[in-house]
Amino acid sequence: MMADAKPILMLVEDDEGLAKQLKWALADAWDVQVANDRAAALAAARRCDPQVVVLDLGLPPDPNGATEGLAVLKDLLSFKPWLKIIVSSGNAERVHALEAVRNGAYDIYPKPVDIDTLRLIVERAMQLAELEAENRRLAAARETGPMTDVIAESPKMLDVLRMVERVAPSDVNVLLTGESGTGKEVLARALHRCSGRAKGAFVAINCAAIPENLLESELFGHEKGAFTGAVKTTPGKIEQADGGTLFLDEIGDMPHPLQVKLLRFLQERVIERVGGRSQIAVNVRVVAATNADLQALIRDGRFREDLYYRLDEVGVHIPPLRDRPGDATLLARFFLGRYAREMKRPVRGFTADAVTAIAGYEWPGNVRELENRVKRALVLADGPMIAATDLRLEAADFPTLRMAREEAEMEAVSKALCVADNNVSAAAKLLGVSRPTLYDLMRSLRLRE
Ligand SMILES: Nc1ncnc2c1ncn2[C@@H]1O[C@H](COP(=O)(O)OP(=O)(O)OP(=O)(O)O)[C@@H](O)[C@H]1O
Repeated sequence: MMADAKPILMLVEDDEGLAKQLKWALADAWDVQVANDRAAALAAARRCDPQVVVLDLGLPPDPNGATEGLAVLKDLLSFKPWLKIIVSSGNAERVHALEAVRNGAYDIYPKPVDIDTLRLIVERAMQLAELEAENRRLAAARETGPMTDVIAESPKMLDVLRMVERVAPSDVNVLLTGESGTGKEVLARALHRCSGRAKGAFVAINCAAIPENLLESELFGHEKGAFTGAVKTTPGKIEQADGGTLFLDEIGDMPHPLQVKLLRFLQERVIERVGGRSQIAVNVRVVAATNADLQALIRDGRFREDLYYRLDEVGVHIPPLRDRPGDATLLARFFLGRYAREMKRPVRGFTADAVTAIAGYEWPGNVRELENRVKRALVLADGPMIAATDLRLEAADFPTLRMAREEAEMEAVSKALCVADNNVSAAAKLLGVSRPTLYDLMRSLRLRE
């Protein structure tokens, strides 16, 4: 589809007058294609590839029943299972509409037609169709493409991947933020592979790991004799990344004088090696990452605001693993597969308690912690399955339902007692329980002896 082409809406409607009226009313938003019967509907679906179909269930030769409409539904879904089909039916045919939903229709809209309602339903279906199509493209690309080794299924992380794919082709500098171990470097590498610089080098440097006095020459290189020990001219990381991507990890730890030098490079795109006199033009795309609060560092005068804006042309925040439902178990299975193979361990999977523990644990060390725990568990496990204890994730490490309930009860009881000025009868009334029940509860919550 061309970027500015309208999404395609197909109407399957045998009442030509109604079809014309609908087409006229909806054509401002969508490219509306009309089919009057089953054969025309199938032909049009193959020809114009609609995202959404509005299907009248009462089609000839069964205009008063739904057999033909249901057959069209089945045919369409058999070759386009993700198609969003909205079935229209009068009140009398409600059972048919429900049958259609059971058979995969996306929604129902009641006849007689109300254009505004129909428009809303179609709009929502279009949005969903577009989102699903993007996810499919992403998933397909990820199976073989540059995102293959980025494992994720949570909506938040899929948003992040979409964002990375979107910004990759341009040359803007990207700032990746997120807690330690969330996958910032993994994403920086994926961004590089998705970009036009994929054939160039990806050069990473951890600004926190290199002593301050060496960092300048690591980044900018040095000329022979520039300082004691500089026995030969050595290009720095920036030069090594020429034509590719420079990944500056832990950018918040970059010393102030180097921030000035880096900013100058970002503005002028030339470097001078330490001890050198000539200016060398370098073409790199910079991706920086930090788990620090750069805004706070700026307020404290420890990070330059102008440098921040240069690096943060596009900011991408990577959520912590605890906020990515589904990702922890998916990643755990991925690591298990990878390391069981590598370490030649005959371990097949996780026990049910391990899966529950993985999903419920907070993962303060994020993906790195998960990876390490799985690796260690593979060494420790003596059967074919990894249990919660092998992962060192015993019950105490994650909230059980009982703990969650106790916490909620504690909050409600404390609040009620506070509002009731510690009068137990009044608090019990507020909570909708009897006085003795509240006393028991307070005893079990250790709020009284
Ligand atoms: N989505 C992911 N899919 C597969 N592996 C991942 C993913 N995210 C992280 N990892 C793995 O977890 C580990 C930590 O990831 P990474 O080094 O990218 O985190 P980081 O955010 O850069 O950490 P730090 O801030 O400490 O530098 C790496 O071994 C990486 O391969």
